[in-house]
Amino acid sequence: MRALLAPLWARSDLNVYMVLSSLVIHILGLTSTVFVMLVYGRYLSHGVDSTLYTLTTGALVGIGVEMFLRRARFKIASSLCAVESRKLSEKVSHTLLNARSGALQSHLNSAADGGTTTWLERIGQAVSPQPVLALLDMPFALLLLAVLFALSWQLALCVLLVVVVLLVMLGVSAHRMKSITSDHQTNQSKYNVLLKNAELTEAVRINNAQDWLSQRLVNGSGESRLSRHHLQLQQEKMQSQVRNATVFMSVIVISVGAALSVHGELNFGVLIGANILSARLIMLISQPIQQMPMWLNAVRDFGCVNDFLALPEETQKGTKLPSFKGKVSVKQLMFAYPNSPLMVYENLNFELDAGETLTVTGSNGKGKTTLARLLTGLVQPLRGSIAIDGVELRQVNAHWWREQLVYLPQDPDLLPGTLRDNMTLMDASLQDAQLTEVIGKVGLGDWLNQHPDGLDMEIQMRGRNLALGIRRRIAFARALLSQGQLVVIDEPLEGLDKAGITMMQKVLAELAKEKRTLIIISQFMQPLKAGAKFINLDESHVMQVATVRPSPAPGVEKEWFA
Ligand SMILES: Nc1ncnc2c1ncn2[C@@H]1O[C@H](COP(=O)(O)OP(=O)(O)OP(=O)(O)O)[C@@H](O)[C@H]1O
Repeated sequence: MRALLAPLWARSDLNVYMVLSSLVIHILGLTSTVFVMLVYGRYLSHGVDSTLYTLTTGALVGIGVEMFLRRARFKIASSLCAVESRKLSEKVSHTLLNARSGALQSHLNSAADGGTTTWLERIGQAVSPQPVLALLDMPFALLLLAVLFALSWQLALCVLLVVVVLLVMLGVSAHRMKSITSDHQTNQSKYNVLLKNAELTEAVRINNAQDWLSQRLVNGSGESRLSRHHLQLQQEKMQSQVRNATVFMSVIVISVGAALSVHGELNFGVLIGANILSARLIMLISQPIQQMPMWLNAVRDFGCVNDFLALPEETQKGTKLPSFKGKVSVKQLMFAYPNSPLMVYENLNFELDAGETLTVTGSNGKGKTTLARLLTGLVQPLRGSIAIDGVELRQVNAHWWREQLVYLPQDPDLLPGTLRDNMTLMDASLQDAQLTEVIGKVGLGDWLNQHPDGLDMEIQMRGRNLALGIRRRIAFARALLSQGQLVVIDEPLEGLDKAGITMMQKVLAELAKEKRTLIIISQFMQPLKAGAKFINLDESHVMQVATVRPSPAPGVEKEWFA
């Protein structure tokens, strides 16, 4: 809750102003009550017109100043809320960009309720000027109550009674509203997931899944509509409780006040003034309570955001070795994905000297890609160690480590921006000539020349609108630019045509010749060259120890892609 009110105490100078201006606003809010009382007490009893002019002018000035102060206070609250919301978005962006990839992915996958965008949006609705000011105004109801007591303790007691009953009713309704809101959010998220599935246009059509999906969409939208309907009914119920209480209270105040007037215990002007005050008081109290479900959701969303912000970050402060020679050692490596009952490795061991080549093979799901992700530091081992040149990878600066890698993922993504942007992510000083050279090296020279925009071509849809072979070659070219000493290639042949395979073989052979350490991951591939180390992840039944052995036959470098 404190976090939700952060805008109010974000700046000590401004929050003093906010509280003081609120006090003045509520004192000025008494203008209409005082005006009515004075008009009745002075003008109506003596009939002097100038009194009426003076009172009217005074009331208008009071109301005008109140309006001005309200506007100024709203503007300040609005800018304070904007600052807080920007700070929070920046923290979330920082975590999105710097949290450990594995932890981040599993957190986002398990986020039942929409994820960061939805959390921020809902927090943004709660931490906005109107609800924050309504909360700030609430305690001033006590001021109005005190004034009411000063005017007439009998009327004040009546008002207090109605307010207590209203508070109880609104509390019960708000509690019910909370569960209705939560049901609605669940239904809405399920429906959104279904709509996302419907966006898999080709999969839907090719599998004739229209009827299957349409039925679910109808059900999902029905449930979502129904829960929204319940939500609206509950909102209307709370609003009508406030409306009815206001009318009811007015009737009680006027009845009791009239009785008191008849007995000469109350002036008629006071009666009308008290009526105005009590309506104002109900508004002050009911506004924040009606917003309670929104606050409760925002409190829960803040909890989600705080859990998210607590995700471990990649080590940016870790060691940067003066140079990386290329030695990699994996000992007793144990790994399972978070929330997964399956152990990918229990005890994986291998050692590579600088310039050595390791081929990793195994059937689907045996953990080949996972090994690449562990070596690149995208996920962390549960137990055991990965060391580079004798230093534990977990102690190494993540930024620096990525510069030591030439990593081609199995299914690479490109980022939004131009092709040039994508190629110069690691090193902005790279010149176009260097980019075109490496693009030529991966066999995309003609493709680039034929494109009217060349390096300025915009990459859209994470590069998914490009042919897989083209996307992988671009990603390979991008990786080669890092000049890293450790080369990790996940499924080098995937998506490549014959010329592409020849290119891949040639580039890998060159990298091997340059004494880079190579880890080639593939289901089908033979070892890159005779004598290269070789792990078959299928060979160990329980994944206890993956074997490392010399390649099966000499001279296979000529056949590795056959
Ligand atoms: N993000 C993830 N969360 C949970 N489990 C995962 C995740 N990624 C992979 N797995 C599981 O880890 C195991 C190893 O997956 P991995 O992708 O490393 O296998 P692979 O050998 O590369 O498979 P393929 O040959 O199909 O590419 C599989 O059981 C897979 O279901």
